[in-house]
Amino acid sequence: MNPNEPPIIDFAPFYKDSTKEDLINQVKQACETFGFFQLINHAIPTDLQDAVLQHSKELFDLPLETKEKYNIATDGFNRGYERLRSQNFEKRTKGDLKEGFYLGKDLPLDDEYVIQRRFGQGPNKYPAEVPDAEDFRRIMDEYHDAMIGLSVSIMQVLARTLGLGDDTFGDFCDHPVSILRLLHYPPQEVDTSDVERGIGAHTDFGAITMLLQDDTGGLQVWNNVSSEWVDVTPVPGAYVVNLGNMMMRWTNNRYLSNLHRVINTSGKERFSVPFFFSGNPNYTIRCLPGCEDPEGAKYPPITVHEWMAGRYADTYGTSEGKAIGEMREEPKNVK
Ligand SMILES: O=C(O)CCC(=O)C(=O)O
Ligand SMILES: [Fe+2]
Repeated sequence: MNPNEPPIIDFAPFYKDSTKEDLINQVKQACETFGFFQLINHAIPTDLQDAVLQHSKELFDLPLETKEKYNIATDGFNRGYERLRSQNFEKRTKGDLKEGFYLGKDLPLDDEYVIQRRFGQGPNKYPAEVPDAEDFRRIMDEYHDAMIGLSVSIMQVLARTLGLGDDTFGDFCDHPVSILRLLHYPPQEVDTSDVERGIGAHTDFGAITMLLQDDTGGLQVWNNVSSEWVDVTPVPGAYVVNLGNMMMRWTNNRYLSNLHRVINTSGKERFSVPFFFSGNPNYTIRCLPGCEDPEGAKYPPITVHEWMAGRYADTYGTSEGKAIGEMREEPKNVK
């Protein structure tokens, strides 16, 4: 593995070690330098991960017209299918070479937050045509709940890295916007243009993203020190954890929400499942105690709802094929 890659961090001490000092130091360093790390021994069962990837594969194997029945654009809940090339982060090709399917916490229409049209809150679309529709639903819901649990644990560690108490992000973690995104990247053609992307360079909007990737490879993150794109080499069962834009706002840029992209030159299909944890829509993100500069905070306070809805509107307008991510300027010296 390239020494310039994000570090691999063992999460086992979170469950066993009362001080967790070493874990906290490693996470802190990764947040300051990369905004990315890989997490192992995190308590999400491997067979649950495998089942999610298997169901995802079976979903994308369905005919296009079946998947289109669940298109994300049919309602405003940000759930369902986004077709190939519907997203275009770098705007240098006819679109990113991937298709996706969004699932969140399955909320009824009479849920208070759904009635209030809070960002990302609503019912799921569950495809009926997958080989085992009942199991698809059960596995996705179970995985979603397990990922909320892991998100809350990681948020506690992040609070500790900033010298704050475990419950600092407690209100943020209540009734969160949390989105599971099943992704399928077909293999890139060998003679394709050199600006072909599975997903173009972007940063994520929320607090943290926890990505499960298969063994294909192709995810890259920008290394600010060596000024190069570095691979995030797949580690079986690990989560690639990265900080979203909210973490930069909270920490007044002490922590990095870093650029990443996918280029699938493997000649194989690639499957990945990011889980985006973006918090309670009514929570206000403001500079955390101890992160101010002498002149104060760089960013004004903003609610999760305003932030998320605003980022979507800025990047995608109201068109279909929305996704959680944000285009920033391409860093200098990018090949
Ligand atoms: O599939 C991946 O490895 C990355 C996906 C991603 O960055 C995103 O969905 O925001
Ligand atoms: Fe991303």
